[in-house]
Amino acid sequence: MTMLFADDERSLQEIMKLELPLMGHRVTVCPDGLTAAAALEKDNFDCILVDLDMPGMSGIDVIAKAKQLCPSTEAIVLTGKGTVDTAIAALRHGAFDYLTKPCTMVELEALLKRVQDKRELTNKYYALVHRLKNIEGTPKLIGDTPGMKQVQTMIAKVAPTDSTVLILGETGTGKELVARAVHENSTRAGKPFVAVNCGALPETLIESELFGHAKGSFTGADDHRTGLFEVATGGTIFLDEIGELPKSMQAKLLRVLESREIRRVGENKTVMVDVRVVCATHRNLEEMVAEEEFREDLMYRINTFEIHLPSLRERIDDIPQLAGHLLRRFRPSGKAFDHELTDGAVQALKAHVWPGNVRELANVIEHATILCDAGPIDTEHLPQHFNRRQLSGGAKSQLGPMTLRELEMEAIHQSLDRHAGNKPKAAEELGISLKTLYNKLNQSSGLEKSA
Ligand SMILES: Nc1ncnc2c1ncn2[C@@H]1O[C@H](COP(=O)(O)OP(=O)(O)OP(=O)(O)O)[C@@H](O)[C@H]1O
Repeated sequence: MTMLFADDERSLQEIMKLELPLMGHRVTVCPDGLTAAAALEKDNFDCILVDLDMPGMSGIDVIAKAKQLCPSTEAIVLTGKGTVDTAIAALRHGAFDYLTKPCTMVELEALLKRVQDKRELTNKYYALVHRLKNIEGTPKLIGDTPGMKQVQTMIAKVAPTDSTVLILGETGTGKELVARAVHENSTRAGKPFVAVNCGALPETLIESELFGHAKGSFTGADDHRTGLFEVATGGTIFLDEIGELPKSMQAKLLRVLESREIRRVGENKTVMVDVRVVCATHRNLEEMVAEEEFREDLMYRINTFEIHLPSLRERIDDIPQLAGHLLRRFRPSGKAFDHELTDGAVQALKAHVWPGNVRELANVIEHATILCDAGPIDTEHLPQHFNRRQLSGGAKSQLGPMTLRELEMEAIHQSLDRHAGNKPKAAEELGISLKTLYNKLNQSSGLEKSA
């Protein structure tokens, strides 16, 4: 790290000049606070190590100056035995930690290693946020139709409160995006947003994923694990596909929502958590309650404020704007087209039923951006099955013979249309498992992408 050391003790100055480079750091040594402040004006430092009691300018003032000039600079305070209270005050001013003099080089090295680990984690975090932004685009909720305007109004009203929110809508309508918007517009915005897909976690692991576990609490629990509720402390946890939560976990979740306390698997004590809960499902929870698949008390606990997301076919007038937004996501550095889509392409997109909603539109636009070198996107750039489905009923005979695979995909898409994109229902109707349905859909999008 690039370090600044400030202390008026000459012997310490000499030691640090020698020892810090031996630990792999570059160091600027200053004899007092004012010299340190001048050095801070000139250069950026990863970490500063300052004595509290220096002539001219105190260590606390040096830390304040460093934080003001470069908030990511970490500070460590060196203090005599009698001034621990002042060291604690320095922690309140944003210092990372303090060392009591005399300290050993081993102690100092261990502390600097912790600072370095924190910096590396912070860098990794920013790199991931950057990568996620590139993949997902700026999380902006596009749509001007009345249905989407109402969604925006609901978000604006509920976000600043701490209420639990239930987001309802078909698959791919943007439920996670709405959950993020609720978080971003709340006072918790600077804190973590943790999304959990309750349907994707194996039943045996859900509890430890959500609440954490103690080392050795079950076979395979080789280490202590912090649960996602704790990871989200101060922020928001988004429980996606809440309808898929097994009944045993529904009871435990209800207890957490009511008491705001969690108990890690294998531990007896409880831990308070300050987390806002946002849930989402594409399923009808009332029907699930009637069929005893979902606890009624949990439903009433989470549905205090519901946001219903319209399907894409209920807001087809948003399609051109959404398509333009998605086009820029897939071509961030490409030249903007004058007309992003031809009238024919817009018509074809508007005529489609969109069982997979905006996610399906995103796939279609990604496909089109691969085929279309220069704008605008026309019908010929849309996926084959998509074009074929525009020709309904009797027109199919004009297509000529279809392969078995194409016939199969046609049956799948028709079933998805009939069930408004509900994949479990389509799989049941087609007599295949949900996993097989996903495999066939993935194979088909893979084939289209390579076509
Ligand atoms: N209104 C919107 N504006 C911009 N992009 C959107 C909008 N709605 C959805 N998307 C995009 O569509 C994709 C699917 O959205 P998201 O994952 O939020 O849907 P979902 O309803 O949570 O899906 P699932 O039920 O399958 O979990 C994402 O890439 C998202 O960015």
